[in-house]
Amino acid sequence: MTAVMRAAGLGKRFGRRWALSECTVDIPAGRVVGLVGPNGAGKTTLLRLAVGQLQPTTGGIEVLGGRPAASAAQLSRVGYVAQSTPVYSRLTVEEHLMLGDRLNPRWCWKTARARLDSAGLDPRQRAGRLSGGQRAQLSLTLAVAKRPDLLVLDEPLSALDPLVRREFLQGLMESTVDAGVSVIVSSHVISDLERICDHLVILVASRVRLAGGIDELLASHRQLVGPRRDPATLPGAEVITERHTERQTTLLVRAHQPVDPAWTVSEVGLEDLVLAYMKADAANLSPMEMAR
Ligand SMILES: Nc1ncnc2c1ncn2[C@@H]1O[C@H](COP(=O)(O)OP(=O)(O)OP(=O)(O)O)[C@@H](O)[C@H]1O
Repeated sequence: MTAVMRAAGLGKRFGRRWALSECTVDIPAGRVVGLVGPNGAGKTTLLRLAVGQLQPTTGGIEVLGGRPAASAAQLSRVGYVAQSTPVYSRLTVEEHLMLGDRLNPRWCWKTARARLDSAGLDPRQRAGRLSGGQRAQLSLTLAVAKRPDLLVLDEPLSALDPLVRREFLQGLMESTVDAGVSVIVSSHVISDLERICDHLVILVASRVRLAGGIDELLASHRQLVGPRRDPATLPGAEVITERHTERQTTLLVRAHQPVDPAWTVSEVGLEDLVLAYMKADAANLSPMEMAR
């Protein structure tokens, strides 16, 4: 497997708090990867380590086969849109594009112009006067027009209106399919990720809780409903969440072998899967761990 990102024992500590711990994950190239997890789980920290804005406290991370931001060539291969979508407020939209052209050897004016047009951005407008959504559009345009091999997007969609969001996701899918760009995108909106991602990483409380191809993950998880019983006796399956009424037990499990047909078995959707892992960890962590 060619990995676009490879982290081994990666950790980042700010003061006494670990924002990311023991993160070991391989992300295959050519995929659109959704990064999900609760607020404060460490998603932004992982992405900032991947683009070289932060240095690891422990372990290591490789992106596109090299150390993040180790050279100009490496920088030019990674497009990054930070959560805050920073822009230079005194420069115009056009001046941002000119800067993009100067700084990026593979800059594509055609892509930049097409995105500006579809976003309805006036090239003469100062960036400081743009709305939050327009600023996000400008940041995304700059990241896409540099034609990176890897696009890293930290919650890029939250400021966009629903129509623009759909168009952006569509464009993102087309550019990944056409140009073979790998994408890592963090978001809280699972339905958006469901539309474009084929790979998922769930981070909870600074650790990778689950990672893999979405089809494969959905195929291995099931909801089981049956008469109330002790889930500890369930062979060949890892119980992720359990719910009991007086008479009935409902489990979400990761099954490693066919499940006992005595259970009523149903498939799970991506949202159920993500929520189950987030809920399971919230329930299992002690208050000390949660505060860590
Ligand atoms: N520069 C920093 N200094 C100190 N603590 C930080 C810093 N950056 C992040 N943290 C802490 O690290 C933890 C992880 O933060 P991070 O921003 O990576 O989470 P996140 O998963 O992206 O959250 P959200 O979904 O809310 O954006 C949090 O507890 C946060 O307070």
